[in-house]
Formats: sequence, C-alpha cells, structure tokens
Amino acid sequence: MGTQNCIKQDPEQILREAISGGITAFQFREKGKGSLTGQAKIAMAMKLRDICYNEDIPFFINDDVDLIELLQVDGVHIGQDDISAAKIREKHPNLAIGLSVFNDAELAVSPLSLIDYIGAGPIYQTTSKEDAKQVTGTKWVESLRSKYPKLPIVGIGGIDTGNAAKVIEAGANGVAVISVITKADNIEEAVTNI
Ligand SMILES: Cc1ncc(COP(=O)(O)OP(=O)(O)O)c(N)n1
Ligand SMILES: Cc1ncsc1CCOP(=O)(O)O
Ligand SMILES: [Mg+2]
Repeated sequence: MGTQNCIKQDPEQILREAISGGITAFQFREKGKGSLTGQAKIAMAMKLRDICYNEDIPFFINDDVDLIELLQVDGVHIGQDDISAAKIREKHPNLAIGLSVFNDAELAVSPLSLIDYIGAGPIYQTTSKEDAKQVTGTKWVESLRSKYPKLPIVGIGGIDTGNAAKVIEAGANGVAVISVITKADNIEEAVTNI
C-alpha cells in the first residue's frame, strides 16, 4: 500500500494493525492519484520501513529501485515495464525480487531464474491500480503452477476474505492485498480472515 490507499487511518496505524493481524510482508507502493513524491515519499517510506524492521516483517519497495540502498529494503517488486531484474540482481545479489507476470507472452520474456517470486494477476477486478490489466481469474495461477511446480506465486488483484482461499487452492503460495486491509473497519480481523 501507499498513502493514497489510506483514507480511514494513517498509514503507520494501518501497517501496525496489519502486522498485529499477521501479514508476513509489506510492499510500499506509493503510486497513483494523491500519492506522495520527493522527500515526503522518502520520509513516509522510512517510517514504514522502521515499523517493519522492528516487527521483523520483510519490507519491499515497489518500482523505486533508487530507494533500495537508501532504505535498506529486503526486496523489490518490478513489473514488465520497470527496470530489469538483471540490472537489479547485478547490483544486489541477495535482494528478494518479485516480478509481475500477467499472461503467457509476459511469461515467455520473464527471467525466472533471476527472480524470487511471481506476482500473478490481477486475478479479480481491482480499484487500487489505475492501469490494471484485464482480470486473469484463478486459471492464470493454475496455469503457472502446472508449468512451474516450485516457483513461488503471489496472487494479487481484488483479493478479499471471501476469495483468497480460491487463489491459494489454485496454487498460489500467498496473496497480496491492498483495499481489503486499508478499507477494513477491523484490520486485524480482516487479515486473520484472509
Ligand atoms: C505482489 C505484486 N504483484 C504485482 C504487482 C504489480 O506490479 P506492476 O505490474 O509493476 O504494477 P505497479 O504496482 O507498479 O503499478 C505488485 N505491485 N505487487
Ligand atoms: C498493484 C496491483 N497489481 C495488480 S492488481 C493491484 C492492486 C491490488 O489491490 P487490491 O487488493 O485493492 O485489489
Ligand atoms: Mg511496477
């Protein structure tokens, strides 16, 4: 999530409650309408990174590879049009790298040997990404899993407490969510129920 997703409470509070609920990783995705830029973005990233560090939760940065060293992140998530995994891996041999893969054409050009997990989706309709591609459904996770039995897969896009289990049943190792947490009345309960 980023501050643009945090309408009900401030991002630090949302992150703390999500951690109490049991999230196992956090990705700082400060992007889209209303998001912070420049120093304000970096300051927010540092605050959230510190919360994760103190709670032993891996902190990922989305897109902004220039923040890798500044924030001493645990991982980075990139899309097909972002900086290449090869360039990141060259400079950061031990960093966890996630790559979005949406269809077979993207899979064909994806450097799977250089990455740690695939972000698969959008599985369902999402309101959290302005330029989201068409939904893939859980079939996309099934297809990836049948081709790559051991590759870590994280489903993303429109996942909530009612459908998360279907994504895992399709073969995902985990799910990445924004709105089901940031918009929840009871964040701890929402995370527990995913
Ligand atoms: C876990 C996870 N999966 C997919 C994405 C989407 O990344 P990308 O396609 O680069 O789109 P943006 O998030 O940058 O808009 C993700 N962030 N995390
Ligand atoms: C970043 C991203 N990439 C594909 S869908 C998505 C947004 C997921 O947010 P939500 O869980 O609110 O649908
Ligand atoms: Mg991206």
